[in-house]
Amino acid sequence: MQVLVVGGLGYVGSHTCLSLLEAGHSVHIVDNLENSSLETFKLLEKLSGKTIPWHRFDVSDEIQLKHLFTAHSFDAVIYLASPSPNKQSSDVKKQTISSVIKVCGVSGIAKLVYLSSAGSLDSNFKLENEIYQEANTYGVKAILLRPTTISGCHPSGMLPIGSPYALINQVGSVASNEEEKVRVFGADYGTKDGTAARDYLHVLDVAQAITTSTGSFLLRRGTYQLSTGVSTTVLEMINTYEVVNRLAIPCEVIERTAADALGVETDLQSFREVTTWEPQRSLEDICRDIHSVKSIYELI
Ligand SMILES: O=c1ccn([C@@H]2O[C@H](COP(=O)(O)OP(=O)(O)O[C@H]3O[C@H](CO)[C@H](O)[C@H](O)[C@H]3O)[C@@H](O)[C@H]2O)c(=O)[nH]1
Repeated sequence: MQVLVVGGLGYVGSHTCLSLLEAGHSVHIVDNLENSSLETFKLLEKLSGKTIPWHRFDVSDEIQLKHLFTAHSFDAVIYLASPSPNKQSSDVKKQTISSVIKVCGVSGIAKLVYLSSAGSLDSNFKLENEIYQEANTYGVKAILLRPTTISGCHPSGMLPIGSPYALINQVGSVASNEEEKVRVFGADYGTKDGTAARDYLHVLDVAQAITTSTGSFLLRRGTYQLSTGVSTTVLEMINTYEVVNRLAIPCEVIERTAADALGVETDLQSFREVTTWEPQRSLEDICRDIHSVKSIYELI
């Protein structure tokens, strides 16, 4: 299939491009470089051994988008240009994705895969519904994937890692002596050790799920939950990192942060139930891969 990846140079986007190319799809990238770098593009070509056409513009620019869709016949568009939930207002996000859906509709592009950054914010759940309805209106089959907490990185250590504030990256920074200790936000949650729990998904498994949903003709339109089903507390994450990488991570429990989202309760259909996709990578893999990146950076 010929696939356009919007936001293809970002954290999830870059890993997704590699996964799509490995699965034999041909890939075009659109990225405005707002949250990514040209260096990532060079690394993608190096890691894949392929020439990847890429276009630098903002997809809210419908004229440029229409030109691109006229010049190439894409079978599917993958939208990965949503920054983290709190970074951009849902109005701006809505406007941008609306432009993409509209142009997909008028250009006859049948499939849109959207990676939600729902977190537990109501505004993001609302956005998912609006995207779904709007795609229906334009006759575009929308598959929305809502992942739990995305972590890890490419084992080559060459692609970008996620938010520097995410727990795994904080742990990695302490391990590589960039920071003194991990501050654990709260130990009064109703979990086994009192620290907050998440279901951590390796970014390569998320990329694989996106590739699966892009190539599957049988998958019905809808919103699906991507998860491993394994809940890990902050202290368990730190301990796993210590064991896997054979080092000690100093930490200190402080107050909960106001911004901390609770684990997401969901009644969405699980992506695992409707496809052959299964997460292949464990928490140990996440800890090992992040540590290898941090070690590479340390050598530079
Ligand atoms: O230094 C830290 C960093 C995080 N935490 C805690 O560790 C848990 C996991 O935090 P992450 O940031 O790794 O994961 P979240 O699920 O809270 O957030 C992640 O998923 C969100 C969407 O669900 C956004 O994408 C966000 O940017 C991304 O980090 C949270 O309870 C957090 O408070 C700490 O205790 N100390």
